[in-house]
Amino acid sequence: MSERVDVEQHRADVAELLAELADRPTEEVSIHREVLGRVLARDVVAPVPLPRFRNSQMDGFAVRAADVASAGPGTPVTLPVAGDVAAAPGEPAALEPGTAVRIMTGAPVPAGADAVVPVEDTDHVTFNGVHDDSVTKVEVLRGRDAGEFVREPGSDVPEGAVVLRAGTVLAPHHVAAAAACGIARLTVRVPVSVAIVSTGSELVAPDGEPGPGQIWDANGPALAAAVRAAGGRVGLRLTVPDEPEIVRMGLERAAALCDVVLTTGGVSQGAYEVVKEALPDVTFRSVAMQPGGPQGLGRVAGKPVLTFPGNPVSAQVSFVVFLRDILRQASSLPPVEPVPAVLDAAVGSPDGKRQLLRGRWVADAGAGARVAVVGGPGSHLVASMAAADVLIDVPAATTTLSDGAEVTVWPL
Ligand SMILES: Nc1nc2c(c(=O)[nH]1)N[C@H]1C(S)=C(S)[C@@H](COP(=O)(O)OP(=O)(O)OC[C@H]3O[C@@H](n4cnc5c(N)ncnc54)[C@H](O)[C@@H]3O)O[C@H]1N2
Ligand code: MOO
Repeated sequence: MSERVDVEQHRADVAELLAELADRPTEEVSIHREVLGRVLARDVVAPVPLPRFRNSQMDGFAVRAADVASAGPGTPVTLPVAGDVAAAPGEPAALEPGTAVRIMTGAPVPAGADAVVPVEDTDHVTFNGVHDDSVTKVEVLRGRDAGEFVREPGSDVPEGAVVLRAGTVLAPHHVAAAAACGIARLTVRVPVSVAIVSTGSELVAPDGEPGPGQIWDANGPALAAAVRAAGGRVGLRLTVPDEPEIVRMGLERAAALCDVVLTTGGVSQGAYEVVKEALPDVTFRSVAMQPGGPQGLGRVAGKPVLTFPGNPVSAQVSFVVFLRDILRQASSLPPVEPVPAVLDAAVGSPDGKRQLLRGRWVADAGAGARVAVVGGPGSHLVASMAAADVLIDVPAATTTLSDGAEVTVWPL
């Protein structure tokens, strides 16, 4: 290793290398296509008030509240029925004082009417799906105040108000609001395209059959999932053997296709450290942390490259500590903030290395809650990591932490 740095130094250097990701371009996507999970780049402003026009909240009779004010048990008010308004195109005639019109939910409320009496509160009880133009009168059994069951224009959102904020991760209910406003296209961030290159002659795809000495590639799928969860896009995924020329070719292809290149493996002190060989211009260093000690950063064919260690826990922890928030920020997603927690049992830690132990919430998750260590510190313990909710951050100079000690944890 050419140099030894602390975690904050490496984080700062990675942030500087990836500063070019800060200003992501935007694109327009149709709400009829895949918008779920995309991040809105601009506020969406209501081009019209919602509801667009005064309409009825109930099936019933549109009236003037003053005309039915005296209606009550034993004192019904009888009104002639002047017509029928459905939720259909068109504008109804104005209501004459002293009359009612049958009205359906969502239908425009005639001018002159200021309340809707639900059909249940009349002698009709229900319209029962019957379209009956011959209704000529109604007995109103209960008075209504002006405004009751009338949905006013703009009562959901006024014209010009923000309906969806920039940074919203689009979900079905956001699509509903955009569609209801007549907005069919949304401006979203173009996700950062990340190439993930797993190195190692021992690797077989998870749906392949490993021979003697072979293992399934955990890092490729894990980092791809991590990239997507942080708002990025996986532009290329490669698994390359420990042959420097092939690694180099793979990295150049990755750089040509993607904004950022990530590699795993081939960066420690072994006889086949192919990433180091393939990237002579990259800075390889030892970061004083465990897992995730061996790291590299630099450029390949003009694109930023980060080289993570091959141990699967190390690769995932490296992503969380060095890349997750940068990708999230590039997608307008908020950072995942570390939170304070209380240790559930004493732990020891080697001097001089910041430890990121796998931890699990003991009771309720969140600031100040108790957290327990899951599994050991070994960087190959993928199943223990799968059982974890957080990384417990043990400072480099700390060698023991007692039961009840206050720690900082990074949510996974
Ligand atoms: N003599 C030394 N040996 C090691 C040191 C050291 O300082 N001196 N550092 C150790 C640390 S810490 C780590 S972390 C690893 C990093 O090794 P590499 O990044 O070079 O990774 P590999 O040797 O290629 O693989 C390590 C380990 O992980 C497995 N692996 C690799 N890729 C994958 C993958 N895609 N999916 C699942 N598992 C993977 C690989 O088979 C090895 O078991 O070096 C230590 N050694
Ligand atoms: O630093 Mo390594 O990443 O301990 O396994």
